[in-house]
Amino acid sequence: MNFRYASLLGRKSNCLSVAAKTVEYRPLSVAAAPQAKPSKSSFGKNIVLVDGVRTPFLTSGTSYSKLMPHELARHALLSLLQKNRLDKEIIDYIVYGSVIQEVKTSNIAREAALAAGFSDKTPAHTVTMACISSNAAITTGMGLIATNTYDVIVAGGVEFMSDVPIRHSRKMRALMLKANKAKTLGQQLSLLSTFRPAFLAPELPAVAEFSSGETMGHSADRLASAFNVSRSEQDEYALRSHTLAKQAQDKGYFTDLVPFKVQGVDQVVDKDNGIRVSSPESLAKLKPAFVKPYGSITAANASFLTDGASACIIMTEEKAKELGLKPKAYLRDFLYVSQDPVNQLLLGPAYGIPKLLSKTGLSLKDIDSWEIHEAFAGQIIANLKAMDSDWFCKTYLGLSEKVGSPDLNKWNNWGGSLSIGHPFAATGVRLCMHTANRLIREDGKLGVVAACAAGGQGVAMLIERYPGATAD
Ligand SMILES: CC(=O)SCCNC(=O)CCNC(=O)[C@H](O)C(C)(C)COP(=O)(O)OP(=O)(O)OC[C@H]1O[C@@H](n2cnc3c(N)ncnc32)[C@H](O)[C@@H]1OP(=O)(O)O
Repeated sequence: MNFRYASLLGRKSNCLSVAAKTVEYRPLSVAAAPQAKPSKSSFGKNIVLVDGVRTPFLTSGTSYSKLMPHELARHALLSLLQKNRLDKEIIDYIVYGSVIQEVKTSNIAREAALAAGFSDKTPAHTVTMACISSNAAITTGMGLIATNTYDVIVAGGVEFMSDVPIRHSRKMRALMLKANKAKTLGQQLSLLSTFRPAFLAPELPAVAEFSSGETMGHSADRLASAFNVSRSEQDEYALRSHTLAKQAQDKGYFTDLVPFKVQGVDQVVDKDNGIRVSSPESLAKLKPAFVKPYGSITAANASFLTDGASACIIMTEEKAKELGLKPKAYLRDFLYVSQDPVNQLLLGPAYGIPKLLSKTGLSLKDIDSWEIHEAFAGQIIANLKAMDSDWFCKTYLGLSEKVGSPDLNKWNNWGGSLSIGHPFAATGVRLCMHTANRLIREDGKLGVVAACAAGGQGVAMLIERYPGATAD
């Protein structure tokens, strides 16, 4: 199948102009032998990604819905040890991400590690950085290794959208706290008289920006509109994502996925369940999900609410050799970016990728594998247009000219968050593992992971295939 990717055709946006370009897409093609410049570590020592795993990513409200988040995380952590036949005693430290926290397990890193049977002598802490939380877990681990604090780190993340905390209203909470302290019947009755039925309206959580109150979907719709990304371009990109994910799933490329026998569910969960290849006609019929009635973001060209967990193990190359382990990749470099969370909320890749390339002395053509988080199809296309715009790159990145457009034949070749799913804090490890495994299968050398996150933040990471690595 050939995809003719039209999003970079020379349409004039109201805020930027984009060069005319049509890119032929050859799914799952094997790249030519890598010619990229050799890379080196910025950390004074080589840090390797030995392996990583994830639970199948499931649409929220499906087979995981009766679990608690630490149980999902437990499965990822335990499977990581089992798959790699690792002795739990070798793990020095655990860093784990979570965005929407279960209040009972606020340090979910520790609770999941204890539940998974890690040594109780292994410290663990939880990080949160919205959709890049497990990237933050990995890079926190890299920092601990680089500073010689520890040698062996487990990093990962979990998100559980099937059961999010729904709170009483502030007024109801205040009343309940006061009632808890009331000592006499008189005090209790006096408090009761202040109760109003309106207090019972719950506070429902939203996938929204705290500082502006705007949902991610609404912001993505504005971003798509600012970059003149049409509805059909978004649907075409979404279809590409689902088609490629289905192909990769059918070919057994998702070797990071560890099947899960969920208690109370008859069948073993062994596949991501959000991958759905539709026709362009059925996609075109869907109504806008956020900006109604004229928005362009729908349920099919947005990432969906997902349950899932991931975990990976990183260490010094020296330690991996000592333990006789076969790493997948070197973790070469990373950086974070942040900008205005109102108008530039989801442009993390457009800011992070050029900065990473400049920091590492690489150019777009040196990269054999791009794994970029797909929050929304419109957001991805806006990021591509931004990087291919002289105006954007001069105005916002301070460059003398545009960065250009990455080779889309090397872009998210196994689908992405739109199709595989996006359990917020688990996605970063999935991106790193797909990069590492794609570099192996596609015979590449260097891969870039990039993602946007709530708060207007973003990450970019450089990964290099480890010599002799296998994609199992
Ligand atoms: C940096 C960041 O990553 S920010 C975080 C980004 N992610 C988000 O913010 C999450 C955004 N997503 C969401 O909030 C939700 O998934 C929504 C609001 C878009 C959609 O939620 P829902 O309405 O519950 O979706 P639902 O699964 O019911 O789908 C709605 C309709 O679209 C249809 N649909 C969904 N996906 C597809 C598809 N791939 N192909 C065809 N039809 C589809 C469904 O069948 C359904 O049709 P129906 O109404 O006829 O039954």
